[in-house]
Amino acid sequence: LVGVVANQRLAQKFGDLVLQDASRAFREDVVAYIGQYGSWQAAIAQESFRAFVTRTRGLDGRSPGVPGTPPPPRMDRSASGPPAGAMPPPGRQRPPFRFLLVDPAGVALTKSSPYEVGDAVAQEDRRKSLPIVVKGETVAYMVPRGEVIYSDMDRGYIAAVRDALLFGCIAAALLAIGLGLFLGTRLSSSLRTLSNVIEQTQKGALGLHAAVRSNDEVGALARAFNQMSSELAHSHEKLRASHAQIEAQAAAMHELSVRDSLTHLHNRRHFDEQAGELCAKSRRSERPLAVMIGDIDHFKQINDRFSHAVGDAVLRQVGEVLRQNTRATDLVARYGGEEFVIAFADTSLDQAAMLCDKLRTAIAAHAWHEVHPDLRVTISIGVAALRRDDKLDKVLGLADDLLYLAKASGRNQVRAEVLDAAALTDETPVAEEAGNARL
Ligand SMILES: Nc1nc2c(ncn2[C@@H]2O[C@H](COP(=O)(O)OP(=O)(O)OP(=O)(O)O)[C@@H](O)[C@H]2O)c(=O)[nH]1
Repeated sequence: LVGVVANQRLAQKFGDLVLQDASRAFREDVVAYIGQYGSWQAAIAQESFRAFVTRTRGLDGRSPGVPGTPPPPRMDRSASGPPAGAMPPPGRQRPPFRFLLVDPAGVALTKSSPYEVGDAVAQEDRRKSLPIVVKGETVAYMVPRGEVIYSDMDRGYIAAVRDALLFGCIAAALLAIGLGLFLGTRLSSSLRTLSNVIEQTQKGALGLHAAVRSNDEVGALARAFNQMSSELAHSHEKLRASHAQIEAQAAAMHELSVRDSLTHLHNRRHFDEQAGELCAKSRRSERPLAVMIGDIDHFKQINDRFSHAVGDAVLRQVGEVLRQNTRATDLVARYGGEEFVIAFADTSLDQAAMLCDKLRTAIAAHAWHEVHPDLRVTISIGVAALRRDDKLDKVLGLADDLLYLAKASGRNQVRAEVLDAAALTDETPVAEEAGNARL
């Protein structure tokens, strides 16, 4: 498109130059002609314009613009020739235009189809006329007629310029295509890199950076993304740390809520929850489960005789003995006051009774003299086993009854259930059942 427009402009400009050149020559001839004879009419009476031009310019009688003279081909106007617009040496050039000469009143002074000398020239044709001034007075108007006719040299010039233009256009188009392809490929590669990184970030990979180093819009986009990615990773790391801290705090709080603050054994609420689940599990799997309740003997006296602080120390150390002498799968808790409970998972009544006796012995043999030289501590224990359809309350109640039996039988002993629990009723004094218990 640029080539077509430039070509048209070139042809137009060239035509304008040719017209200017021819106009100048024609005007000079008319001015000289009228200047010599005073007026056109006086001049024409003396000598024809063509004869004048032939004489003065040395042309072959077919003067530029002379009516009826076909425009001959133009000759070379190279740098060695006359200045542009001036007439060339005789025989070398004929301007390609013919001119109609019109007097100031609009009457044709020369013949030029469709006008004869003396015809009134149409307003439309006169619109293109150029004034011819002699001694400050407009003596006539010249109207260019016909189309520009180029010389071989002109055509050569135009063809050369057109070729150069075509070459320039093709080269520019090829350059534009090449540059477009290069930039397009570079752009799409940068965008692909960036979109890959964004996709991976979307899938959860944090802290990724897009390796786009260009300084264009994509480079700016990549730098903004990298910045955002770093900030996101940093925020995520902070969030993760804070989440871990909250989780640790929640775990610590949960631990506090399920622990007894004095002995650090589990508390009663936690025991009830967990032992309830153990019971359900045991029933489902038909595996044995035993529960013991232990109560420190004459603990009130310990408090009263040795102080409350010694009483607390006794509770702590009894708890420690229980912890050290049980398995991780046993659920050990302080049930309240000086009372302790243990749920023995996967343990028969006989095994539990033996374990409890071991605990009883360990507590009695503990180095209580280190707390106070006169201190002696023993524990009484009741043990019961879970039976089909029993719930935790039932088995705990039975163990408690057996504990009461152990206390009643002289303390520092273990009582394990051997009879159907139905035999132990509220009305039946437990001590009377002592003979039905063993250990
Ligand atoms: N030091 C201390 N004493 C406690 C704590 N909890 C309960 N006690 C005391 O434990 C004592 C329990 O006394 P009792 O229920 O009469 O039983 P006992 O003196 O152990 O007598 P028997 O169980 O019959 O051997 C009470 O005096 C309570 O005040 C505690 O956390 N620390």
